[in-house]
Amino acid sequence: MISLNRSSFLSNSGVNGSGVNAQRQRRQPPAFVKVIASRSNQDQKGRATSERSGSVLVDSTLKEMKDHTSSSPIVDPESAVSGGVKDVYGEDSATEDQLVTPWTVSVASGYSLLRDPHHNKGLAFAEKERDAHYLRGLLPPTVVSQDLQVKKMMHNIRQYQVPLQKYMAMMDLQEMNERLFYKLLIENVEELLPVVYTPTVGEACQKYGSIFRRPQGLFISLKEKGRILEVLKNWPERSIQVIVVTDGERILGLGDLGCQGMGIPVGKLSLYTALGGCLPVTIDVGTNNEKLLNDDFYIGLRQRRATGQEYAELLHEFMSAVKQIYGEKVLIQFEDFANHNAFDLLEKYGTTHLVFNDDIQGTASVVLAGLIAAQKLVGGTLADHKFLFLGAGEAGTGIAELIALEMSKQTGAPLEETRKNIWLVDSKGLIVSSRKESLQHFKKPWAHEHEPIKELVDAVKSIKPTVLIGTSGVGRTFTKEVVEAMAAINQKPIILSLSNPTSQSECTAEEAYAWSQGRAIFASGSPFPPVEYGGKVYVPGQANNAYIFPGLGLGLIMSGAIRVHDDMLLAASETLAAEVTQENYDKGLIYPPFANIRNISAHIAANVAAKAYELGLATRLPQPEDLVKYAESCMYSPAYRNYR
Ligand SMILES: O=C([O-])CC(=O)C(=O)O
Ligand SMILES: [Mg+2]
Repeated sequence: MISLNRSSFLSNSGVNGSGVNAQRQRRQPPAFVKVIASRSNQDQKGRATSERSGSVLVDSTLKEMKDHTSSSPIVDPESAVSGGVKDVYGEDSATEDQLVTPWTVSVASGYSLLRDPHHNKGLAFAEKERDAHYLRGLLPPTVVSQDLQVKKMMHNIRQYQVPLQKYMAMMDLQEMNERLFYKLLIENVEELLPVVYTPTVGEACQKYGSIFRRPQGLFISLKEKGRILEVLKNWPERSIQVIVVTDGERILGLGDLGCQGMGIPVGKLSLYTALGGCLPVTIDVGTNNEKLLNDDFYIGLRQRRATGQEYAELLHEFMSAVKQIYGEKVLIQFEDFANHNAFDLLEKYGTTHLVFNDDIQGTASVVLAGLIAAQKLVGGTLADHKFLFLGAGEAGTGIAELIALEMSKQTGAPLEETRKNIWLVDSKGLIVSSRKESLQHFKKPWAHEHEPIKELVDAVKSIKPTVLIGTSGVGRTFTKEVVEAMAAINQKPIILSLSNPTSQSECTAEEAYAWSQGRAIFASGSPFPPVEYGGKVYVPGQANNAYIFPGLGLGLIMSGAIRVHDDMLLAASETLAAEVTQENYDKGLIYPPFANIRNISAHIAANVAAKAYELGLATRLPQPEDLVKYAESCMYSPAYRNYR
């Protein structure tokens, strides 16, 4: 996971923690002094407003606050990094008019400082900080290091037997002490990824209504139609660089979870630890999930999904409001929309916004990376392979297209030709040309000449693929017969079982190894533990878009890219594949360990940014000389800052 200076405008400004401001707060109850927000003292345009009801702001307060921030006594070891980030994101995309908006900065000290997740350090507040910030008596006498806090939290989390309890403990920590949360995650990513991400996040979404405590993102429902701009302004951060948005209709392979899909944008953004200003959004247009509609604890609109024009209008209002408020360089990552909307939204907004669909493009990029890497294990090139997919939705057709593009790039053959090596099976069987008329548009390029085949196992026997990819969202569909058929055709069958969470995986790692007599090259979307088979230990890889989107996002943002291009996805794939070491290959792995994700992401970001420059899509000029170093310099350190 990477971290592009996650600190809010408040952290950058150094407003909080200034003893002077703390005194202001004392003199001037109520506890929060409100000032018009700016991202940091560096780009503060500081226009005062008292428009927002309840604001105690007066212009003179703002002026004094600004004076304090610019001469803040805080030693902020991140200020250099902030400066670097500001270079990237520096220009304020909003107009002057939009700056006269009701964002506020809450200046916390004492009790409220301990409840401010951006600045709270808990027992790690030093003696001098306790004096300067009115914390005396509010904390027990012990002062501990952040490292000890990490050790304690990991110890506590390991005590929980139930994954959902671990998830809740992590969410509580995020709300209590953001820096500690990210430090924990960065330092223990392999252990904690399954907690904050798939598979546990799937269960969290299913039970989100019951475990909901405090909002972690913005809920935009049909009730907000006509007022989305206003709603966006309710989010406390002014400077947003990445939005992950879902409408909850296809949460992992778990189906329609409506408003409770919020766990997904929250989980995705926790891996985006690089980007300051991350906004999780759930668009609530209702749900067709009867169970949720009848669940007392359901937190969303109790109606069936709006579709057609009503849906399109709400989404359009959202997309327009986002651009209006955050400018055209905010990255919008679509996540877990159902097929029909996912493709339409990407097509509709791909030419006007910086948008990217993680399920179509991110998954494609990560799978292509694994396939490129796999060539080292099986020999040959991509063009030597035949691919068969189970599942012809976002992930299936997205991966298929990127493989075809890469083959076309490698061999010079036209795309129409390279597509012919790729076959897809959907719920009706093999996609063949005789079905063309009735096919959805995204399936049509894959309708090749062949007699109809209903069953996957028969398709395997007839097509004789070297690579079998599961993107069906339906668990246990790679049966023993299917895997055995793959193993009968191939010395080293490549089997990717990508559906999430674990319950929806097309087969388990154990099944893949056992049914192929240990010959399969296997990776899955959700993690599986190592498997012992025939006296040998097999370590399955995790082909999850989590390898790609944080680096891709960083590359786009740091270059000021205005559009996402397929060549950027190819660059991300090639970069990820190049990160697989001989040691990894020796274990049969086609992905590098997730523990290296920050380093991997810096390289992906650099190559994506390089592509953006090459394609003329980058607006951050001049291009930094060393893009890897630049990407690293943009990354956030979760270490505490000094508030003296
Ligand atoms: O969230 C994940 O683990 C991967 C993904 O995008 C999905 O399954 O929809
Ligand atoms: Mg997804």
